[in-house]
Amino acid sequence: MDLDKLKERQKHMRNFSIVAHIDHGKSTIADQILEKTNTIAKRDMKAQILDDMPLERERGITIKLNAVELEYKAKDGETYIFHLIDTPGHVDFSYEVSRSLAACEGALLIVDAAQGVEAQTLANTYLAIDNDLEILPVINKIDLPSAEPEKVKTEIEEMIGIDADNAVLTSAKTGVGIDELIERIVTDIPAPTGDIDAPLKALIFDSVYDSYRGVVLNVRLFEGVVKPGDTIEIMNNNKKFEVTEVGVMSPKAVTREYLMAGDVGYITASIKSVKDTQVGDTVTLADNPTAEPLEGYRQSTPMVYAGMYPVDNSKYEDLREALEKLQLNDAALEYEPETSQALGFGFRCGFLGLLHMDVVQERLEREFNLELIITSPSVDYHVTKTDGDEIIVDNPAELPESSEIQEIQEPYVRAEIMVPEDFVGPVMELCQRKRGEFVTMDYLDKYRVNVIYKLPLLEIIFDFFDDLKSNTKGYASLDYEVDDYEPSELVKMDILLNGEPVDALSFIVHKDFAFQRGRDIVSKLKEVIPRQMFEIPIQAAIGNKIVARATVKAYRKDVTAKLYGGDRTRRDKLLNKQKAGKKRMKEVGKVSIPQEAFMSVLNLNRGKETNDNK
Ligand SMILES: Nc1nc2c(ncn2[C@@H]2O[C@H](COP(=O)(O)OP(=O)(O)OP(=O)(O)O)[C@@H](O)[C@H]2O)c(=O)[nH]1
Repeated sequence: MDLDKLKERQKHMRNFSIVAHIDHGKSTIADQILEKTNTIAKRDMKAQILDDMPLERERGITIKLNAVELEYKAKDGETYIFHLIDTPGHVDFSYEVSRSLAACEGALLIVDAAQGVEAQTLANTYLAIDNDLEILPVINKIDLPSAEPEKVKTEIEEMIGIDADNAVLTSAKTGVGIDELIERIVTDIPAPTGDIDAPLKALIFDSVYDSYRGVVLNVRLFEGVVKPGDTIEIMNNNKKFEVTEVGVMSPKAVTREYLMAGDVGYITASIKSVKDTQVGDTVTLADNPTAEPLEGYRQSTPMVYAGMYPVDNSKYEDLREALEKLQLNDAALEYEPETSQALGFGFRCGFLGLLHMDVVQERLEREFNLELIITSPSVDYHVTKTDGDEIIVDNPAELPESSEIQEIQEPYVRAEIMVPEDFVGPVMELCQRKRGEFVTMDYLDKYRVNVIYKLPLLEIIFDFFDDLKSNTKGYASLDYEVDDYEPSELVKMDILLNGEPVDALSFIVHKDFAFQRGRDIVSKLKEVIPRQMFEIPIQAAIGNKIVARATVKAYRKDVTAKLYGGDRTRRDKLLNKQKAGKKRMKEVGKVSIPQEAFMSVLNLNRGKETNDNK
């Protein structure tokens, strides 16, 4: 290989990512950049690629379009190679965002000209700053009548602390400013500089499982070169694989003879599971390794746990197979077998957060055609027993008797809530109510405040986000990360149906909230458990003490009886709702319990119902 030529090529590379708050125009801007350079729109890509594809084999790497290579002929007459790297958008995945950003030299910071800077903008921008990226501020949607670009510039300067004088003003809708934006990528974002001659040092910033090729690694090379036939080594686990293919997405997979320092592309090497090659790992060459791995590798660890059970017990093996397959593709998903007296055989699964849990559930149901009951999510507790044993409990049913517990510690998060000044009061009240400890509060500008609280993760995974939205007319935004574990006065609440405890309905709650929550859950269960031929007493108990009770009366009422008149749609809706509810019933003893019942701890407005109401 001609080193000078490679060096020349490297000088013409620009690796960047786009950070933005949801809806500020990230996808539309990316579309525009793709159109102007590659003359292909991202939204057309999927269709086009799938059309071109004789086999499903390419699916894995085309559906997740994480890094695209583009060529752009700039005003200086030179041709530049852009790598546009996509970042996942949700707070559950902030480590992945950080790794994607680490693959770049620069980031476009898109801010809506009418909305201004919001919490997620800040969180991701800080990640970009942490990764030493050059940040190019872009104020988008300047076509809107309510656009106030000058005000937004000031906000960017005051809230983020970067110079926004030269911010690019765009309208991704009309195309205004996009040409300038692309030129500014060339002039403002630095080229990568890694040593091409050094041993291979590459960052895995994403990986996707593909049933034909095995794991496809999305990598950014910092030093060296990699080509098919090389034996690569994953530095954090010393596993070795022979490279079968390297290439870039442009936007289809295009194979290359090699990838070099500065490149962003993919490697395949017959790797069987994404667990072997987690995001953040460093790849090097087995026979000529780099001295040190790249910094900051972190195993992705679940924060939220729940039981997953097949509605039909005979589907247990199917569920195991599905989880196995899903895990090949999802390094953060953990599972192990568990049994419940009420639900039979299932799995305890660990997730990054509730969104991740929803994604996994949806994939299991859609892609593997399973019907599942999911028990209410729990966090993991560090329990010290009176005999000195320390155990980790992520299933409320497994919490030891209170007489055996010396101390329970629960995870706390540091939550940043950004709100307009008028809502600071309600936000603080809410946090206080959720056992929050006030940390600090900063005025970001004249009207916006960043309120920081330390809150138990347990309270956040319940209804916090919904409450926050409704207490602030939707204005607040939330970002959080786990901080540490602290001792807490927690108790286990058992739920008895028909006098029998149902282990899958147990939950852990702070003692100050126990009575209220016991009452809430009992009345919620009374609503969701259908009437049957006999009365069903529902009780909430802490140890031997019953704290709340209710009774589901006998008989099944005709749900449509109370609907007068001929409103068909309403009647059909109700019947469908009842049908859908029926699908997810689990017989426990003599009682049929619907899926909703297991989620009632998640309080009363989360989940499918809220989606329906949208
Ligand atoms: N008026 C106007 N609307 C825009 C502009 N750019 C994007 N939009 C619209 O804003 C909405 C959100 O744009 P997206 O590009 O999907 O935003 P995003 O940040 O990618 O959003 P997520 O994918 O949800 O994170 C869409 O309805 C766009 O059509 C713009 O410059 N002007």
